[in-house]
Amino acid sequence: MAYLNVNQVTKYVKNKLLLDSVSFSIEKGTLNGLTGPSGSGKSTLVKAIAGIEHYTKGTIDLEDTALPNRKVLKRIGYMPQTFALFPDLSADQHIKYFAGLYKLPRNKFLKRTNDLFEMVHLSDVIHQPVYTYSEDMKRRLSLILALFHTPSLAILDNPTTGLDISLKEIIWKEFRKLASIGASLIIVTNELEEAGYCDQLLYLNNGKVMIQGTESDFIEMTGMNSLKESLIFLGSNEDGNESNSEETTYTNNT
Ligand SMILES: Nc1ncnc2c1ncn2[C@@H]1O[C@H](COP(=O)(O)OP(=O)(O)OP(=O)(O)O)[C@@H](O)[C@H]1O
Repeated sequence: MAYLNVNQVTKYVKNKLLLDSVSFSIEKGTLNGLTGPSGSGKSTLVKAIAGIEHYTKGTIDLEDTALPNRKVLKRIGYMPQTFALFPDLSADQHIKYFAGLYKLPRNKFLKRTNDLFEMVHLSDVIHQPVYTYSEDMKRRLSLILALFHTPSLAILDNPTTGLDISLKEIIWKEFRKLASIGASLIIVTNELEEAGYCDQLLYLNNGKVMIQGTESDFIEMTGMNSLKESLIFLGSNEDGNESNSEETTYTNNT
């Protein structure tokens, strides 16, 4: 049995269909990219998995536990696309707050938290209130809040958007390290290079999974020569029609 099973998840808001019978599964110890055009439902889907948003139909199971479930909360790390931070609290106070929420002993995570702050170059400001942070620093703190307790399922919505390339590389090494000790990660990304770092990718369009698979599955299904070409093709060819260039969503940092 897969570690996470998403089965026929459907979400309506009023009469609008945001998620259309989404089904997929992910294995332990894997990096899973979630990609697709802007507005395709990526954030809605990860919010449903993280238990932040209600869904209309379907089931989500983490091993044998149906989500959402408060008992497994501490095993999940979630980084929202829009930061949920307290402006008057420092980074350090955020960690204390979240450790309390998960009922985890703060001291157990002291070394790991310090290492993570060091990794994202926040060590010097951990006692400063968040209202003094730049957007970029808030993103880095938000990421650490999702990872400091070494979750077995990390759900990260655009974790590296806007960060510099060298920091992105360091962060992806950390993701790979987490996967190597058994964690499963779901990473929302619209960056071509990052999509290539994942073990499997899910391509969402109009709330529907268009393709789920490895790099070679994408190449085979689109008839392109590389994952990069496949994603550009899918992004510019929604519903089989040429779309205008404004709708091309991918960022190419290569
Ligand atoms: N609470 C809501 N009520 C109504 N519509 C919503 C709600 N939340 C999201 N939507 C709509 O659902 C669609 C999917 O939004 P979502 O944020 O999940 O897309 P996304 O793929 O994450 O986009 P992006 O890449 O731009 O972040 C969009 O059309 C959005 O406007």
